[in-house]
Amino acid sequence: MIETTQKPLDILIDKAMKTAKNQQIEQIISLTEKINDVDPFTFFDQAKVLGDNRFFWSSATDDFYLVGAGEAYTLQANTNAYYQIEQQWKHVLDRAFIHNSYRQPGTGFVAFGGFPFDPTESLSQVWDDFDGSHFRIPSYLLARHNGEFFLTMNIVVSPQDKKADLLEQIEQQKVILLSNTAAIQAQAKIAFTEEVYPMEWKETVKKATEEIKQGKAAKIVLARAMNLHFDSLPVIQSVLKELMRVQTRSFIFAYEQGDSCFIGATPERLVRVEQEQVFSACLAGTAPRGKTTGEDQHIADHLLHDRKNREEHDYVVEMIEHALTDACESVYVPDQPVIYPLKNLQHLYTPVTAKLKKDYSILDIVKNLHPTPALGGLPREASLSFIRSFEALERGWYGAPIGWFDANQNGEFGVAIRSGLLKGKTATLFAGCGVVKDSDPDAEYQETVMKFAPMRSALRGENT
Ligand SMILES: C=C(O[C@H]1C=CC=C(C(=O)O)[C@@H]1O)C(=O)O
Ligand SMILES: [Mg+2]
Repeated sequence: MIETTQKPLDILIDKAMKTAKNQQIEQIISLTEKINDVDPFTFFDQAKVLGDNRFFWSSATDDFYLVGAGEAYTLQANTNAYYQIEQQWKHVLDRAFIHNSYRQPGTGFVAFGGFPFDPTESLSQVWDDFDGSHFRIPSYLLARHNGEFFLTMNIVVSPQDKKADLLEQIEQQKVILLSNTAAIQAQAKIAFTEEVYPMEWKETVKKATEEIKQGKAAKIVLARAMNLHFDSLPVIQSVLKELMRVQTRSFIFAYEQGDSCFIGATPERLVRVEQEQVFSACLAGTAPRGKTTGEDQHIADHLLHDRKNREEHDYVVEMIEHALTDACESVYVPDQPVIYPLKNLQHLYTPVTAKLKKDYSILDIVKNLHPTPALGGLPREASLSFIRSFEALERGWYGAPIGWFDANQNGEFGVAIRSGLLKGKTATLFAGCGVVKDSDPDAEYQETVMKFAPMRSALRGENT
């Protein structure tokens, strides 16, 4: 056995430098280390030194989160996005010099990002920093998995680089990111709140019910927006911390692009893949929580049997079961939904399991599932056409897949609802409702009020 005292980082840099010089082209190295406990919110805050390109993700079901700092490599597409992103990923994965001795899903070489709700939507207003589909392989990735912490360094090595400089730069950046000390920053205050066209939105809901009664569609999901204006810039890590504390059964996410940050706490999993195991979920149908256990139970029982909510839900189940069959086998869907309780509302929920077919990937599933009738409607084209014609907002990344995938066929995507776009001193929040033939515009409006609440409270620093 040849003993070597060279550290993995030195070995990777040496190899990458040699190739970079030979081929006169940049190379990328990726090294994962197990590290001591790190506060994710401090890491997120410190990550500012590497640019306005941070991200955050925490699982709704596991002790797992990701925090990204800096950008080593970007996957980007405007058209044919699922295919393009997959191709770009394969390309960088084939060429990267990777050292990761830990097999935990989500550690190591990971891309995080999202797709727009509707790639044909032209974005001119709030979403101008979020044009198209975008995934980021961060310069540094903090992953926490079942109480263990991992740091992955993804470093670009160019033909001109000097090893000593690279090592010094990495050392300095690691010290900052892992410092575990952060200045306490006061949270911004909401100066005023502005609902965007609430009356017109109710009219659109009414119009949708009429089209549904005429048989043009079975279900159409309609969203509306609310703008919050702050007295100073909101402190993103404090909002994340608040969401993590209160929305314990949701995926917490943030994706920063320049001055804008898309942030939210969604209870809706689109799909999770662990090797060949696939998990999806149908989440549609909503009611408030009760003030007492008795009232809560009563509302839950009513929700489980309510015709209108069951109709909203059953369309989603039907579609997801069908859409999974392309990339999966052994699709299992329980007969009846159960209740998925959140802090201030409860949903009808049907979990779905399946097995990934050989040669398929998580992006194949995402492509087939999005948008489910929980966000688009049924039939897909008829509902999207109504949304495009009559919904008075730009959805951007709202209601679209957001998540990650790694180099070992693991990944997870949520549906980016209960979310908002922070831009300077303004936040634009989004909330939508599944409209079916028996929808009442006032009741749907009240449902959106409940759906805005988690983000409004977190932005106010309140426990609701
Ligand atoms: C469109 C949203 O929620 C969807 C997910 C769960 C329940 C829904 C509902 O009951 O209408 C919606 O389909 C949103 O929160 O913006
Ligand atoms: Mg609903």
